[in-house]
Amino acid sequence: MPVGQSDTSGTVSPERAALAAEQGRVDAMYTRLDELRDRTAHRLAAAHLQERSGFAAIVERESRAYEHARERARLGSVEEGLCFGRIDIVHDDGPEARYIGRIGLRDAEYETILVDWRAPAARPFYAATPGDPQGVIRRRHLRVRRRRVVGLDDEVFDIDGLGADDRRRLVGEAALLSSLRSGRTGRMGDIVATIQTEQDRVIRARLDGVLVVQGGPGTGKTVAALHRAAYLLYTHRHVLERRGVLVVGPNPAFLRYIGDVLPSLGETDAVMSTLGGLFPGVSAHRHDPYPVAALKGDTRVVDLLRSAVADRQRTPREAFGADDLVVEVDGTTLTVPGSTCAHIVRTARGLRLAHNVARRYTVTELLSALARAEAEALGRPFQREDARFVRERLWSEDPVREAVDALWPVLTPQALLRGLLTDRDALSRVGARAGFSPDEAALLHRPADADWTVQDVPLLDEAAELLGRDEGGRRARERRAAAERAEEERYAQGVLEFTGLADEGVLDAATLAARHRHGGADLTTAERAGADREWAYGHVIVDEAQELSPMAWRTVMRRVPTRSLTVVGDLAQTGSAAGAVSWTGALEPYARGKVHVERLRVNYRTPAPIMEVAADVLREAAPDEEPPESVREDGAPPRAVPLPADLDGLAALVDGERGRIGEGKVAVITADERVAAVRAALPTAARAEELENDVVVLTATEAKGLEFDAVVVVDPQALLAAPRGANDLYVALTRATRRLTVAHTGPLPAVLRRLAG
Ligand SMILES: Nc1ncnc2c1ncn2[C@@H]1O[C@H](COP(=O)(O)OP(=O)(O)OP(=O)(O)O)[C@@H](O)[C@H]1O
Repeated sequence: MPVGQSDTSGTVSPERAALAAEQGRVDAMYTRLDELRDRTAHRLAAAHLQERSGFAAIVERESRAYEHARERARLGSVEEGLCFGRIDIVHDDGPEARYIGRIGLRDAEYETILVDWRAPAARPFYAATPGDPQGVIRRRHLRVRRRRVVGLDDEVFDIDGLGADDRRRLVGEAALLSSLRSGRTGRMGDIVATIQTEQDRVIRARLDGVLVVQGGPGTGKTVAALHRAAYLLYTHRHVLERRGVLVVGPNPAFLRYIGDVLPSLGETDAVMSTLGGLFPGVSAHRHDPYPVAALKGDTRVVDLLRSAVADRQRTPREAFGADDLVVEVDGTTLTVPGSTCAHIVRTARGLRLAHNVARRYTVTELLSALARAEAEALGRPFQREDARFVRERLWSEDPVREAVDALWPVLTPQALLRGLLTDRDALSRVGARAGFSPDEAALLHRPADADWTVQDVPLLDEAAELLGRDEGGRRARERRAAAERAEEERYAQGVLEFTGLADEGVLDAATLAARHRHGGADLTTAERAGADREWAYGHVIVDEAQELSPMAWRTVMRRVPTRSLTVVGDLAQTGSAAGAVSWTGALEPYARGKVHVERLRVNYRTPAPIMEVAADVLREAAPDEEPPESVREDGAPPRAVPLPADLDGLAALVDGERGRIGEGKVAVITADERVAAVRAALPTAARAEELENDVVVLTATEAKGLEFDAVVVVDPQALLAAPRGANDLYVALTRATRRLTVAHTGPLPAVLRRLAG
């Protein structure tokens, strides 16, 4: 019944009475929100207007403005769904109605009128169950649209605990199901109002250690991981704001798909990256073919890279094919015996320093040897006290530099890897030393103009570790800069304490000092972290983590020395060549005894009839994994449709699906080698980059993590033919929230026989 109407008996219905009562409470919350917004806007304007000079005054103005701008953004992000829940709890001194929302609010008398969903006081809203009600007698979901309370959902744990009035006003339509039925938009939304108990356990798990969330498709792993990020940033803000949280996702389309969730929860401090984006200065999207990816993902490439670095540390014989090092300087020929050079290279290697760091030693020793050679050639005694001056003079000579560079060059990770992968001889020489067969070494060869691949990124990162940086002048500069920074931070801390902002924990001294250093520019933790390969994050979340190779894990782990991670994935969906087959196998080496696996078992996405089809495929893809249980029974029965090889009729089929789902989105998913043909048959369909489009064509890899109202899987046979093809088909089938069609050009694969007839 619409709000505001009476039933035929003329009395107000219990539902309407309950709605009206809740509307009063919600109105009060919005009124308070508006007051706070006005106050913050005024304070921000006032802070900007302050004319100040001097470091302390500018820092104070900056910190105030920063605090207000942040608060304004936070208050601005909570308009829709400010309050979404209520729990009634019995205390000795009577019942309490506790309202749960996106942020906490207090009224002018400082009484709590809304509890932040992440606060401990909100926990029973998510954790109470009939078996363990945690003092809750009723949980109520409020559906609020544009500040109007339009629906209520009640779950009662103790009917006797409710007063007679409340008992009459009970209403109930599952909040969860109604949220699941809404059409997809191409962007993931938050689920604060309907977090389920098993997800809540994941979200509020401890910060330390490696939490693995294993769960089938649609069990809310991604969405729970993002809510966990928001929870951790709220609960451990002082640690995480400074170090940042990194979220690693499988591809840019996926990152865009999930990109609204954290901002909608008022959090903007997380860094989002694909694996291909983790190495600053490189942005890799392309994947290597399966066998190449398998090789590059194997930790044997660490030896290959070590050996590639050693290959660039040469004797004159290796570098020039000559016995000795011979250099012409000002008409004089300087000769350093090959044995001396070999000794220098051997000793430099023995230092066990990174290549570019050890170069300092090599250069000094070679220059000393050349200085001695020069004295000898000119028939002069070698004066030790002049050595430094002579070395500097020789170092300014081009032939000397060229010769020394040929023996022990400065190397960037890019130069090392490009040099190796584009040189067949180097690959076979270096490969043999690292235990690669000639075929394996040859497989790694690629043209000079090829772009970096996603699989190259862990290799670049590894190379960066092996090469290190020439610290010489930089170290002195850095020491000076660090001393200046410490001084600025001490000053900023003083200002924070003086202004009382230190206790509020809104801004730390390092951030404040850094902002001042950068002329007050808005350099956030996320921006600083994203640009620094050696940044140590406070927490890292890895989604679709089953795809990461052992080499990729090394790259991720370097970014989180504290090993505080949330690892989210499904071993049954592993499609990549060197992806995980066991979580403990992949992670225990990095966090012995600290890996904890939680399982999510309920599928919120795929209706049961579609999941039954997928479960047949799962038995083939990963016989040890249990299919998740679908909460949704609704949706049209899945079907199989034969198509001719030229895909004639596909466009009409997709059009039909589009018509049937109304507002939602359609995905057409196929194998890598069929994607061009499918795109040709559907010229107006979009690609993975444009998920907001009504119809998108994707490969199974691109579809990972995404969901659509209707899915058309084209050519299941081609999907199955790929290595780990059953896993890919499982991924494709489980993307649908309402409708599934399998369009097959050959015979329907046996594993899909349930769809026949
Ligand atoms: N508690 C919940 N309330 C409302 N919607 C939910 C809830 N949990 C999950 N969902 C919805 O279910 C869908 C699937 O969630 P999500 O993408 O996080 O699953 P996943 O486990 O990461 O799946 P996959 O393994 O296929 O990537 C999303 O639309 C998500 O919003």
